[in-house]
Amino acid sequence: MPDLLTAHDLRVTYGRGRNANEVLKGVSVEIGQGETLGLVGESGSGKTTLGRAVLGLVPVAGGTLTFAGEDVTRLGARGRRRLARDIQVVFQDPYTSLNPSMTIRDILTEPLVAQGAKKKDAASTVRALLDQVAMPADALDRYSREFSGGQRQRIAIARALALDPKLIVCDEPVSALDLSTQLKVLDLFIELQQRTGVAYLFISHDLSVVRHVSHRVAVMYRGHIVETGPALQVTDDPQHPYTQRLWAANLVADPAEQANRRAVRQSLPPLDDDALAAAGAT
Ligand SMILES: Nc1ncnc2c1ncn2[C@@H]1O[C@H](COP(=O)(O)OP(=O)(O)OP(=O)(O)O)[C@@H](O)[C@H]1O
Repeated sequence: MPDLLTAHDLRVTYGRGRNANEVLKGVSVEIGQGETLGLVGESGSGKTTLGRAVLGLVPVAGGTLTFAGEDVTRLGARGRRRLARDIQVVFQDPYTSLNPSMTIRDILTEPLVAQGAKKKDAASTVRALLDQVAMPADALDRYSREFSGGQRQRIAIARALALDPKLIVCDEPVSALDLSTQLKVLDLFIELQQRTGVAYLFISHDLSVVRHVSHRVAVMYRGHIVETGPALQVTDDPQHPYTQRLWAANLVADPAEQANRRAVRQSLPPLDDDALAAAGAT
């Protein structure tokens, strides 16, 4: 798959001077066209910050970030508008990400009109978008508060798809949903990718979730990518001590497998700074 997004030695720092906190410490990842890169790691490791950098929402302090062959840290106004169309986002919380005072029709029409479509021309696109995410057409004149979490996330996905993006940053998009709804929404992501060819940067703290949707997985720890590879390889046979810990801590449905992981978790040596440095995560 040809590369759509390439980050090389990417650095992002929050704050300045004595308060400076380097959160991305030289991150390199690639995402191919139509590919899903799962980004996994514990809270505070820098996953959202990488997503925000890809969306152009935080300044990049070093390294390069290329999207569709263009250096996105040096785009002019027209290039930034194109990027705002080509890269979309789906957030974790479907309860706050949809404007409660707008109907679903207005929520889906807004991005189309913002990119120059006439309101009456947008109507058929909006109906098709709702259909794509398996929501009934009578949802159009209702408000987001009238829907369940899973339905709201479907609406948020429809909004992200409105401009036919090349990449969607999915930031913990199923963590607020119950388990059976999670699975349905994950399957919707997969189905939409097969239909549209969109690529995903799929951020989650949950190895089972990224295993389900990703072609490849990158593991982030303290602002570094410590392991990357095919999804099944990284999630079933982790090599880095930090990924081994994530694997052993991951909840799985099968009680025997859960007991196996508990035993592995108890047998793992402490993950001190020396062990991490040896494994390349300083
Ligand atoms: N706007 C900000 N200003 C200052 N520090 C920030 C800001 N956003 C995040 N941070 C810090 O950067 C670090 C990485 O945060 P980030 O949200 O990228 O991690 P994460 O892996 O996505 O975590 P989570 O899963 O909890 O969202 C954290 O220490 C966080 O406190």
